[in-house]
Amino acid sequence: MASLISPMTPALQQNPKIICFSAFKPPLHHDTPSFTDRLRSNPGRCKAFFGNIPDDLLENTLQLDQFPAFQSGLVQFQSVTEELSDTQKWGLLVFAGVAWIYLTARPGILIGAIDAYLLAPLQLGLDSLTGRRNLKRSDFLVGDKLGEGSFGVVYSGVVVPRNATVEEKVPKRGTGRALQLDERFKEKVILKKVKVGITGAEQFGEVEEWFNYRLSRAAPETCAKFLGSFVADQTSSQFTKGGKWLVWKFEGDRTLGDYMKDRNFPFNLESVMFGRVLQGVVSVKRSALIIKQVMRQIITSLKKIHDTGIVHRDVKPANLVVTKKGQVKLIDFGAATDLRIGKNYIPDQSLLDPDYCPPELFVLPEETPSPPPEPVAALLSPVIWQLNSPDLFDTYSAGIVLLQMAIPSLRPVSGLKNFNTEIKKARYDLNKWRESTRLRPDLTILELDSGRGWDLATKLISERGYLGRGRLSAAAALRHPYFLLGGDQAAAVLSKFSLIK
Ligand SMILES: Nc1ncnc2c1ncn2[C@@H]1O[C@H](COP(=O)(O)OP(=O)(O)OP(=O)(O)O)[C@@H](O)[C@H]1O
Repeated sequence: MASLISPMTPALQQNPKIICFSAFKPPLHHDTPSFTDRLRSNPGRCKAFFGNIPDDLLENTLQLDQFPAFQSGLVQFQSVTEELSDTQKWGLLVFAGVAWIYLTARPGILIGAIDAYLLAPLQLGLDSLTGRRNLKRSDFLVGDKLGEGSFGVVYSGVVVPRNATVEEKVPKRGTGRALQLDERFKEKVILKKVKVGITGAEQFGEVEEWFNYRLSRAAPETCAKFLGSFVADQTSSQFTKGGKWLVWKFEGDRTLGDYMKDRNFPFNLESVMFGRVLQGVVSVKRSALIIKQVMRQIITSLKKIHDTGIVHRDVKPANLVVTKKGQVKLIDFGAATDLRIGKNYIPDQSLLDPDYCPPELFVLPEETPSPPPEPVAALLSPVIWQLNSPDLFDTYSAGIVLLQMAIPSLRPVSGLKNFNTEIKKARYDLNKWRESTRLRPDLTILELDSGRGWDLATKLISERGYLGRGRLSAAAALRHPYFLLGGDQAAAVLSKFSLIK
């Protein structure tokens, strides 16, 4: 609204409320003097009305009635409301307020509709223009295999520069190392081949692609940059004609899981997170700061994706890539579900890693029916979200990651499995587990600062209580005292300014 007035004075820019106030007082009919006319003809009353405001601000405010379109809209609005009784006006106001709260409550129907009906088509149009949706098999050279899931195989790779010849593009044995050494192939990528002929694989590929596009609009900083997809046009080496491939920017050499396998963890992350070794800090505190910084990033990303209605459902160290700049990014959205529209939500289906999965096993209660058509699902989503808090599924997994980072004996797979057996017996009460465990956990890091880390862990790793609550959401976890002492933040920010390098 403020941009309607040009040029704006500095005083006006600082005081937009006054514009709003006067804008809602237009003349009722064009033949009656406008509110601003009346004020202009009586500056004393005007000042009395608005208080002692600067003259330039007042003059700009009074110029509002020079915008006929704006005025006529307001006139129409006022003439409609004029006919209503005071009670009806109040009713209208309350209805508008409640509707606004409902439409903007998590997971955000309004913003979701804007995303689905405006931003997604816009992205599609822009991507088609820039060629992002027209990727081809020949744009990439496939390197080493990095991993294999039930529905896909992941490879490292590079983008082939436009001037490279066709012969040079043909991949050979041992390509991975050769590609790294080849100066021409600077842009590294990750390619995921969706398995062909496996039941559910195609749908999995479609789901992962959908989530990556969705997140590239809604919360791009939380996940690996998605470059697009292509369908192989012929069968050769790793390619099968008609098979789908998804492509991401290569974000980093190692996942949090890779770092945690190293005996030197968490110090192997110190210079990545903070630019250098934190001098003058004792080693336990250094460990605690590194872990807190990783944890802060995980929880912040979870908060952002939960705000959009997405639950990842597979949060674990192997699905968190650490970038060169010390950012921790979520990958592998194949199991994710968008509960704003019910995308990838199938009742009774749990695609889980049992080591990180919360006791409830399902993101929504099993009796929740299959989602209705998307617009209806979206309208119901705030109720579903309020009643079930599905985001707490991910925060449990984040709690397990915290415990693993802080307690060395829980890092190996066997240690985590033993923990899971014990915590189940302790009915997911960490304090009871602590009294009964045979794992002799070293809790030093969690006990620092009056046990704030331990307290946070007990509030993330717990069973759900009434209405599915009782465990901290990501937003609530970020407000926990553990994160309020921001030594890790200070170190991370300083490293960005290279002051401590
Ligand atoms: N954008 C990326 N940047 C760097 N490495 C990545 C990226 N995406 C994936 N990786 C690497 O590839 C591995 C497998 O990726 P991802 O987890 O997405 O595949 P997956 O087929 O689901 O495998 P799994 O079932 O074993 O998790 C990751 O553990 C990671 O090492």
